[in-house]
Amino acid sequence: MTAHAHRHELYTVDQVRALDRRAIEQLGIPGYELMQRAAAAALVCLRQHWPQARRTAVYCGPGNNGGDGFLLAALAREAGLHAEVFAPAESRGDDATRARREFEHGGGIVNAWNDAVVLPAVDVHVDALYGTGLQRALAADVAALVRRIHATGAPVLALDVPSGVNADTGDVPGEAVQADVTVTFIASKRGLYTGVAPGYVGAVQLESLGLPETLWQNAHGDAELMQPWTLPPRPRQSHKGNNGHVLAIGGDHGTAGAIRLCGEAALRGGAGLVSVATRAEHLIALNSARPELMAHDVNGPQALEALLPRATVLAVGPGLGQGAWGHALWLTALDAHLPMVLDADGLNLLAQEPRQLSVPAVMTPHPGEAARLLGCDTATIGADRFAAVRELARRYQAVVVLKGAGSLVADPEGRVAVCPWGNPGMATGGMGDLLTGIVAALLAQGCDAWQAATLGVSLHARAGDLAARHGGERGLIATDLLEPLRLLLNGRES
Ligand SMILES: NC(=O)C1=CN([C@@H]2O[C@H](COP(=O)(O)OP(=O)(O)OC[C@H]3O[C@@H](n4cnc5c(N)ncnc54)[C@H](O)[C@@H]3O)[C@@H](O)[C@H]2O)[C@@H](O)CC1
Ligand SMILES: [K+]
Repeated sequence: MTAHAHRHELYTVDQVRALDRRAIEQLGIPGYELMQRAAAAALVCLRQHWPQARRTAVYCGPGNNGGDGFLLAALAREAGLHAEVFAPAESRGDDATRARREFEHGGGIVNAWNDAVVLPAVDVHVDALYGTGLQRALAADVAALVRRIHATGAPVLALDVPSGVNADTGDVPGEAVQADVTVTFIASKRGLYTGVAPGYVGAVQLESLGLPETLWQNAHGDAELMQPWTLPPRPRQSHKGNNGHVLAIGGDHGTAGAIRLCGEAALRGGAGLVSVATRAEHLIALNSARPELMAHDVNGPQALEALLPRATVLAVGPGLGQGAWGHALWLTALDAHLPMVLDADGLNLLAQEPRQLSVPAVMTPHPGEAARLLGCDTATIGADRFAAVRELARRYQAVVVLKGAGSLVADPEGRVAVCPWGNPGMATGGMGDLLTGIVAALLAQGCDAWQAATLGVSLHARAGDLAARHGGERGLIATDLLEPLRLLLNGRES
């Protein structure tokens, strides 16, 4: 595996095809040779991950992904492995057909696939059914094959893309192969990192197939994979006034927890001061639980206005509600023209009463909120999260975080970053409130909206992973993230 500078870039399927064409036309490397290199890289990957494997079954689809599979099976046989091939359809295209013939000429047998076929006992299955060419849900017979593969319990190596996953969007419109490892060729496909796709890809390994660095020159991807980083150490002379003052607004009747979590995360995210504007009934509990928070009884817009002059950043939405109280505070907050993070009911109110945000703003919708903001359903968001997050950022002229596995961050110019961290233990109440507080704290410490959103998302997800590493995913709760968050923020953990 070569270390290329483009490794953090994520490409659309069209961009990957353009890179393939460039390799073929400009570098003069025939497509069939690329296929041979892909197969060789895949065999190395198989042996790295499963050094004891002796028996393998390779499932080859009709296109070039299937071609990769035939050549891998041929190489595996030459290397002394037992490799059986199953092909549900005829090969299409010159390279795939040639690859199939090469496998057969070497003595390999291509088994047809139908429901009566009994899959052999193998150490590893290799999925070469579909790659970047998949346009729609897997056909019923292929979906049945995929279920049978899973039922054997043996691990799966997917070539380029787990079949059934849309490499462009991360959507899985039907059945898909659940891979343990996906070895992906030439460039990272953006769809492998977001939405439901992370649940199918397993560990992703990128193989550049020995192509020279010049191939990627001026061929930038569509998105970038977030890299771990944090803020530099504080100057020794800093005082609390240098680190901003977050004012968290929310916590209607019955939702004290949301605003407390937001405020506490802003403190752990390094804000100099954190005030909370909330209902009077929450003050005693907030003060006793977290005395560092300055909790204020805010019964309406005037009380909020009195707090605004001291605030440098607003966090608007956790537990805000959509009633008269929440709506009045929301309007006052938006009119304050302070940098802000908008979340939860702050976003739901915006969906009902659209307006442009005139200040540096970060919006943090989950797919349900994103759907309300765009006036569509959540399935439409899931079908193309990249398009959804870009449209939100453009429409509201804000930096937008689209939450969910593989969170995306977009700015109004269309830049997108993808978060590779996080785990299903984080799908519990309060996690979003923490993110709001962290992003607000980073804005307060001088980050611009893009930095605050991308760093906030990455710290939040990595804190979740660290917390899950110690105690497991089930039963993980939002406050478990606060201590690891602090360690990560200070560069004490990686
Ligand atoms: N051309 C190149 O430069 C290289 C291509 N490579 C491999 O080629 C793959 C792409 O190959 P292809 O473009 O041939 O695409 P695929 O092999 O992914 O599949 C395309 C075929 O499937 C059909 N198809 C699409 N969706 C379907 C569905 N839902 N049900 C049934 N049939 C469907 C298409 O009509 C086409 O025949 C990559 O993922 C990679 O594995 C590698 O060999 C490396 C180099
Ligand atoms: K595949």
